[in-house]
Parts: sequence; structure tokens; C-alpha cells
Amino acid sequence: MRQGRMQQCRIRRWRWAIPGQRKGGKATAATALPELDDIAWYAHAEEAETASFWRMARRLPGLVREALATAWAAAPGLTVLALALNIAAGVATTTALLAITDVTRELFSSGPTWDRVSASLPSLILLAAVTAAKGALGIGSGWAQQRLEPLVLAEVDRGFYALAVAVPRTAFDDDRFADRMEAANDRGSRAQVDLVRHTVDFVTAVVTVAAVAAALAVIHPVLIPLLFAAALPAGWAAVRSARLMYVSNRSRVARRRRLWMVQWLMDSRWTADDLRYHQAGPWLLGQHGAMLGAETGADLAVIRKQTVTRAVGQALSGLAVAGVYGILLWMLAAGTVPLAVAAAAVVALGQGSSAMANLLVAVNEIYTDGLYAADRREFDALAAERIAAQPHLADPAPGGGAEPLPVPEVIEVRDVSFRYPGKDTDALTGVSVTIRRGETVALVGENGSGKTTLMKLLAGLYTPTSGQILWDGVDITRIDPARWRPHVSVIAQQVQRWPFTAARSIALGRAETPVDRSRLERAARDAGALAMIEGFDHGWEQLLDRQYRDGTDLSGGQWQRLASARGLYRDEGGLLLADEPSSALDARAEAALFDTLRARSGTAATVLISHRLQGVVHADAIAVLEDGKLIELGPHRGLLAAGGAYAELWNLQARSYAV
Ligand SMILES: Nc1ncnc2c1ncn2[C@@H]1O[C@H](COP(=O)(O)OP(=O)(O)OP(=O)(O)O)[C@@H](O)[C@H]1O
Repeated sequence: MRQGRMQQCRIRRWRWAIPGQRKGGKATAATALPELDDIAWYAHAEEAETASFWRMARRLPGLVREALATAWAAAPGLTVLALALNIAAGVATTTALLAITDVTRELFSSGPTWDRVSASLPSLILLAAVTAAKGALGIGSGWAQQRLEPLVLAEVDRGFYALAVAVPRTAFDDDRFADRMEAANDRGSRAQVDLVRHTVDFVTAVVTVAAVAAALAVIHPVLIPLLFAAALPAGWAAVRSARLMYVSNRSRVARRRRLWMVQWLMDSRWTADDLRYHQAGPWLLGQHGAMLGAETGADLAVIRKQTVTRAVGQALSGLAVAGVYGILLWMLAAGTVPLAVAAAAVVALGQGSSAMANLLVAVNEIYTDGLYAADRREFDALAAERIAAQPHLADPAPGGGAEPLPVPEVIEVRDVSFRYPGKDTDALTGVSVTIRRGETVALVGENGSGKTTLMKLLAGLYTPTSGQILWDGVDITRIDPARWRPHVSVIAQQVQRWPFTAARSIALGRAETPVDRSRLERAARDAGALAMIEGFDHGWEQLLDRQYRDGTDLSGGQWQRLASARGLYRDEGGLLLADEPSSALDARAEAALFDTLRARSGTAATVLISHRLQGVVHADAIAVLEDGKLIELGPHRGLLAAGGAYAELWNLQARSYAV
């Protein structure tokens, strides 16, 4: 789970920005962090705080069913075994209690001592046998239960990550989605495992209480309500304490996400350089301290409330136990129960009240697990909703079909606008561009003008807010990406440093197909990465993660060469999207990469984003973007002659090269 969090942090680290403020040289952490207050949106909080025991009891059958279904899906045989062994242990409990009753009855009867002892002997032998059997059954059920848990956890984790990789990209721009993902990942998934464990505990406790109640019914039926009365206050206290903790935990999710992220920023190798260059450690410590302070405050508040609850519970519990034994004494004095039966009843009530407390705790645990598990279910539902809302599923193109689309001859961006979720301005407005097979279209423009956004739309990462992206007249946003994405390869601006071997890092470009060595070498050569890889201590098998044995790190430009190789390895001659592919490359590597991209000319479609305009002069068309709008479109010479924005940018760059 921590690994998952770290990954999240890594993915988002470049977007990380706390609006820090300084006052008298010190970070004013309290004003800098938006998530110091507990969040209030959580829908289950009120339910959790106000749920009565009866509401919990009503939800119990559904939760037990859910737990059994989860356990059954993970390991049906073990599920049955764990339940069967617990039920058998319950039967042994009843038998043992009845044997104790017989033993006491014989021992307290009249007659010579030796006769009474020998009369009780068969029951004593039975008692010894069932006690041994109960022990063996307990060991067996514990074994089954312990084996069940990792299997359930594996199943639950698999489901979580299957959804995490399937949700559309937009989900990761949504802070509420992130909160729910965190809640699901932090406790929600684990709660499903706990739900199974506590359900087995619950079955065990029910069987034990039923066993004791059965024995009490034989001893004296009046004792049964006493069994319940003695355990109620402790049960109430346990239920309320757990509920208080749940509500507190749940309202702190966003702050914890921030806390973990700041911790990761301070102890990670990825941020170690920048942190020291800028002496950012004290500021981060300030942020960390502020969040820790808020967390500690919340912990102390919940501990205070829990202690008060437990104290009230203990006091009531003491009164209840005194009352139960008082009634038993009164029955003894009134002659309602003989001494032998009263002695057996004391043993049975002792066992019964601990079983009853276990039962109440199990009910409460199941209810609490149910609340946490609801976080996971909510995430599952939200993720499924996001997946289902993708246009190719919600509004598929008529005609359907499952066969792959052919390599497109003409890709048309038609009047496309796009607004990032939650933003109030468009990143792209009414953009229209045509990309033909065999042509290169370059996107240029100032920072933030919308180039990468357009590229992400072409890659299908986002769906246009309006307008269409057509492949030979077919709107690809309404077609299953599995049918067309194999024709799209990307060299992204944000170089992903995959912590795998050099071979795997490139082969990820076609992750689902077996590694093709000659293709790998070709891609590496075309990206100017072959000599570098062959020079590694372990060649293609060189691990590219310094945090593991024999791992190494690369320079920024070397990482970028690998990223280019990954995109080229994927390339099938369809659409290649290259976003600033040479920003970190030296002059020789840049020239080699542009030669490779130019070689696609005449056969494949290329979209190239570059701030270095020398790299785009050969493009068939150059699209100039400004504030998300297409302001110029044409070949290099035409745009220069027009003397517009492109010509201005070109002249600026040319001037900086003039001696
Ligand atoms: N995930 C996102 N959520 C919200 N806004 C975003 C997101 N990504 C980019 N933007 C915004 O969209 C606009 C266009 O960004 P984009 O990355 O497309 O610019 P660009 O032209 O590629 O810039 P650069 O030359 O700096 O790479 C910018 O205002 C940016 O802040």
C-alpha cells in the first residue's frame, strides 16, 4: 500500500505546488496548506456517528453475505473449512458445559464421597475429551482462517489495481477521486479482508453464545437473559469507541495524503537534489510539522472521547455483573436453583459473558469494517462509473465492430475545444488541423498555448469537450481505443523514468507483446541510445534504478533517448506524436533523432512539438497555437513570408544564434 502511495506521489510530484507564504523568514504553514481542516464531505460520517445497535444488526446479514462472497471468491474450500471447524468447536463447547453440569450435580449430590466421585467420572472423561477436541478444532480453524486472509487480500488488491490502471486519465485530475482512491487504498481494501476475519469471529462467537445459551437452557432458562444483560455495557462501549475512530480517520484522508506526500518529498531520492539546491528542507519540515500537529490534535481528540466512552462502559459493566450475580444469589437463597446448578451456572455465565462480549465486538467490527469497506466499494463504483462514461462505451459509434481500424490515411482534428475538468477556461478552442499519412505536422507556440493538450487528445488520453477527431471520417473518441491505439506511439514531454532494465524500459512501448530483440536494437539505434546501452555494465539487462543492487541512474538526456527509443519501438508506421523529444538532447543526438523522424516522411504521420524551430522547418505544415487557438497554419516558408507570430518567433531564435 505504501508503495502505491509512493507511486502516486511520484506521478504527481511535478505537479506538486503548495502555495507557500513566508512571514519573517518562516513558512506560515497553517495558511499554506489547504487540507489542515478535516474534510466534511464524507457521506458515511453522519451514519457512522449516529448508527444505533439495531441499525448495525440490520446491516449485519448483508455484510456477512458480502464477506462470505469475498472469501468464497478467493478460496472456497478454506472458507467452508474455517466455518465448519468453528461450528464444530461450538458443539464441543455445549457438550463441555453440559458435562460440567453433570459433574457438579454428581459431586453435590448426597452419598459417600467415593460413590459421588466415581459417578461423576464418565462426565469428567467426556469433559476432558471434548476440551481436547475443542482445542484441536480451535487450532484447525485458526490455521484455515490465517491461510484465508492473504488469499483474500491478494484478490482484493488485484481488483483495486485493475481498476486503477483502467480508469480514464481525467480521473487523475480530480482531487475527490484521489481522496476516494486513497481511502479505498488506505483502509478500504484491508477492511474487506478484516470483514472476512471478523465474520468468521462473528460465526465463532454466535456458535459459542448459542452453545452456552443451550447449556444454560438445560441448567435453568432464567439464566439466558442474564447472559445478555451482563455483556451489553461493554459491547456498547466497544461499538462507540470504534465508531469514533472511524469518523475521525475518514475525515482526515486528504490531509494524510498531503502528509505522506510531504514525507515522501523529504525522504525520496527523486527530490533529494532539488531539496538541497534550494534549501527547501526547513520549509518542508514546517509543512510537515503543521500537518503532524493537526493529525496529533485529531488523534488526541478521538482518544479523549474513546476514554470517556470506555470509562462509562466499564462502570455500567461492573454494575451489570454485580446485578447478575445478585440475582443468582437471590435465586439460590429462594431455593429456585440448587447449589450444584448454581456452581455450573457460574462457570457457564463466565464463559458466556466473554463469548457475548466477543459477539458484540465482532458485530461492531463487522459494522466498522462495513463502513471502511464501503469506501472501497464507493471507489470501485466511482471507477466503474468513470470507465463506463467514456464515450466509446456510453455513446459508441454506430455500426460497432471489434476489428482493429486500419492505419489512418487522414486524421482530422475538427473544430476541437477542450477544457480540463474543474477549470473555467478552455485549454483549446475551436482547433482544426488535418494530418495526412506521410506528412509531418509541427505544433509550435508559447508555453501553455495548448500543444501538449492537443497531442494528448490525439493520443486519446482525453476526450474533446466539443468537436471531433476523425480517422478517415470515423470519430475515434466513440471507438474502443483497443481498436486504434496500437497505431499511435508517443514520445512524451514528461520523460518517465521506468525503474526497470534498459531492455524492459524500451520494450514497455509494446508491453503486451513478447520482446523483439532486433526491433529493440533498431529503436535504440534510431533514438541514439544503442551505444549508451551497450556501454552499460550489464548491457541490455542494466537495471535503471539506483535504489536496488547493481542499479544505475542516467543523465537527463540519456533518459530522454530511452523514452524516444520506447516510442519508436512501439511505432508501427501509424501516427507518431513527439512532444519536445529533443529538449534534453545534445546537438548530435538531436540531429540523429530529427533524421529518424524525417525518415517517416512519405510513409507515416508525425506530429512534432518543438520549441527549437530549426527542428520543424521541414514539416509539411506548422500549426501555431496561442492561448489554445490556432492562429497560423502553413509551411515554414509561407509562414515566414506572412510575417506573423511564427515569423516573429523564428527571428527571435535566429537572432540568438547570430554572432
Ligand atoms: N491536467 C491539467 N489540468 C488542468 N489544466 C491543465 C492540465 N494540463 C495542462 N493544463 C493547462 O492547459 C493549458 C495548456 O497546457 P499545455 O500543456 O497543452 O501547454 P503547452 O503548449 O504544451 O505548453 P509547454 O510549451 O509549456 O509544454 C495551460 O494553461 C495549462 O496550465
